[in-house]
Amino acid sequence: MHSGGVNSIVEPVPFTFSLPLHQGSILLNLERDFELPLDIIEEYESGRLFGWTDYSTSKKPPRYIRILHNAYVERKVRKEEHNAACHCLPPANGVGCGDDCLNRMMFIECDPSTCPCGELCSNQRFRKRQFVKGLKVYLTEGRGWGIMAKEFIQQGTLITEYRGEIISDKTCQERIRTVYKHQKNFYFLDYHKGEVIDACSKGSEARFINHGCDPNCHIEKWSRGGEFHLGVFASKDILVDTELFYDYNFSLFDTEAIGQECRCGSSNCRGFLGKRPSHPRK
Ligand SMILES: C[S@@+](CC[C@H](N)C(=O)[O-])C[C@H]1O[C@@H](n2cnc3c(N)ncnc32)[C@H](O)[C@@H]1O
Repeated sequence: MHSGGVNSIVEPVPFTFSLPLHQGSILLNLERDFELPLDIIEEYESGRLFGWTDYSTSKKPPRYIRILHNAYVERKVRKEEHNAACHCLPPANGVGCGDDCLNRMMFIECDPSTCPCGELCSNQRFRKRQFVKGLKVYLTEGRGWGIMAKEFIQQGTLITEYRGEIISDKTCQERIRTVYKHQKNFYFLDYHKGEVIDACSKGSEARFINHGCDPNCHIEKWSRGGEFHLGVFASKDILVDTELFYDYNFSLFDTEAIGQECRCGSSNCRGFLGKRPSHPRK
């Protein structure tokens, strides 16, 4: 088991919002109330907003733009023409579309407009954003920032979605050669057929999950409405204050990150990240 060497005590901080003056006058003129952007509300309600500052070290995790949907940089979002409806029967009580749901078995999320179980369908986790709320970004020992469970997570649970910019392999390689030339950390995940999720500047908290050789999580690719959603799922029961890891070997886009020294700390550690490097790195 990996337990995160917790070195931070994070206290809730007083939380205030201030609005730029010109924004205030625009709202006054329109007679509209000020509303926080959705992503800030989600962060605030889940308590995660308070977890960003590590007062014991006065360091903050690297900044990035938190997005609620993948950003398709080089093409339009694909829309599915025909949504495959499953053959589940609406349950008399409880929820529908369990383990025997045809869609679920094929890693397809049911569509609310066609699913026979309607609102009782339990196979719409990405759409309904049924993610784990109790996650914290923390400074690990030797792996940079990582994610720790602040609540018990049962095996099979969808923890979070790996989001970012969807770009082609070619653009990714180009970014690696140019904008990310001096980067130490890589935030890429294979998306689908020649495309990559780049979470370097935009993404979700999943970007902070480190590689582990004996992981407690894995990535699953689910299809919904014409596009894919990459979810981080619990491969086993995960106790509170345990760091989350998945094995980059299966999902890391093939970059220079391969061959980075691994410091996951597990007894079966392979010693490097991703695939074995074909030539020794400097
Ligand atoms: C997707 S990022 C993970 C978050 C990152 N630790 C951070 O501070 O932002 C992947 C990078 O984290 C570091 N990393 C991830 N797993 C590691 C491990 N097991 N040992 C050492 N470094 C690791 C590597 O620099 C890798 O390129």
